[in-house]
Amino acid sequence: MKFVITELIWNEGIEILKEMGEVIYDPNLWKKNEQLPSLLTDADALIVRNQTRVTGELLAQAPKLKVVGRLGVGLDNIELAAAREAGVKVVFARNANAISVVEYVFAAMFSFSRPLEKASQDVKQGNWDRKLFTREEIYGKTLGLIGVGEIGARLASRAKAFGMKVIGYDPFLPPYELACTDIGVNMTSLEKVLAEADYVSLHVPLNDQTRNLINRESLKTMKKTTFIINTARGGVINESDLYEALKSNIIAGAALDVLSKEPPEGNQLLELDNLMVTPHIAGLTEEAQVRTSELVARECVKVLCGQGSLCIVR
Ligand SMILES: NC(=O)c1ccc[n+]([C@@H]2O[C@H](COP(=O)([O-])OP(=O)(O)OC[C@H]3O[C@@H](n4cnc5c(N)ncnc54)[C@H](O)[C@@H]3O)[C@@H](O)[C@H]2O)c1
Ligand SMILES: O=C(O)CC[C@@H](O)C(=O)O
Repeated sequence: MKFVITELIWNEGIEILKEMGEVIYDPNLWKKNEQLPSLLTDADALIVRNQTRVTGELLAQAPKLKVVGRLGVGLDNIELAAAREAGVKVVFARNANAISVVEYVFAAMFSFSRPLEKASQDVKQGNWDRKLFTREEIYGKTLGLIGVGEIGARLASRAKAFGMKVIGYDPFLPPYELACTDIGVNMTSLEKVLAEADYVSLHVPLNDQTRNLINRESLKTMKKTTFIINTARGGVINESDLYEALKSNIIAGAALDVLSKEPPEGNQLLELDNLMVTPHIAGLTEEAQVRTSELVARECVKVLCGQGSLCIVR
């Protein structure tokens, strides 16, 4: 078996693959458009993160390919219809980084509500301003979830433990899959989530329905005190509309782990004081990456061995 890996993977995953065959691994291969096709001519599996564009054109250059492994959850960089047409299965790291994303969302909420780093810097600069850093508890506040899947559900149960009220919008949730009321999420409309939440957190895939879901009109319906947190995909928020809303204090602040263009180029949002931004790290913890690398390696092998996998994209 030949495995081609174009982006960062942890050793635990590589070890599994090496036992099964040849492993070609270069974390920067996704940038090397001239090299990739020739490596794929006799590859059985292609393993990627979120930067390799897995297009129909690329798949056409990989006649032996049977499986694409996605070291993560978001599938917006993979042309699923083209993979289906080419008979190539796609497996992903179902739920492997969800807890890390949840903890990131708490870090973001606490950065707004208890800004330890800013306060610490202020003291180190010789100040002792206790009033300046008086904020609000998250206890009793409303967390609004847009998308209540693997991440949203885990975030909800932990937010309840902090005494938050949790409301959610997810029109595609199969009722047998997750009883949201059991985990304390009051499911409601998108309009209500936006109007009532003190913290809005996005957990939807990027697709034609969710692109620009948060835009000038929806931002206007939010409270002036609301913070929005985006760990989903940059395209879910219209960035120029968010820029205007933050600049004119239509909402209080935003934390973005994802941007429409990564790394950013000339993105005005980065100039704003009420914006926190991180380089797509919500799912990047040691634990999540070991789980992800092992899971995707194992599931690719299962597909190549003709066994079933619960991580195949349907
Ligand atoms: N920043 C990171 O490091 C990071 C890590 C993991 C996942 N993600 C992103 O988070 C997304 C969600 O991950 P997940 O594991 O919770 O996925 P998931 O598939 O378990 O959950 C997504 C939920 O969104 C719902 N949904 C789909 N379209 C919707 C719409 N138009 N409106 C409202 N809800 C809608 C689905 O019904 C589903 O319940 C991923 O697609 C990925 O893009 C980012
Ligand atoms: O591939 C990555 O590193 C990003 C991970 C994350 O956005 C995901 O969709 O799982």
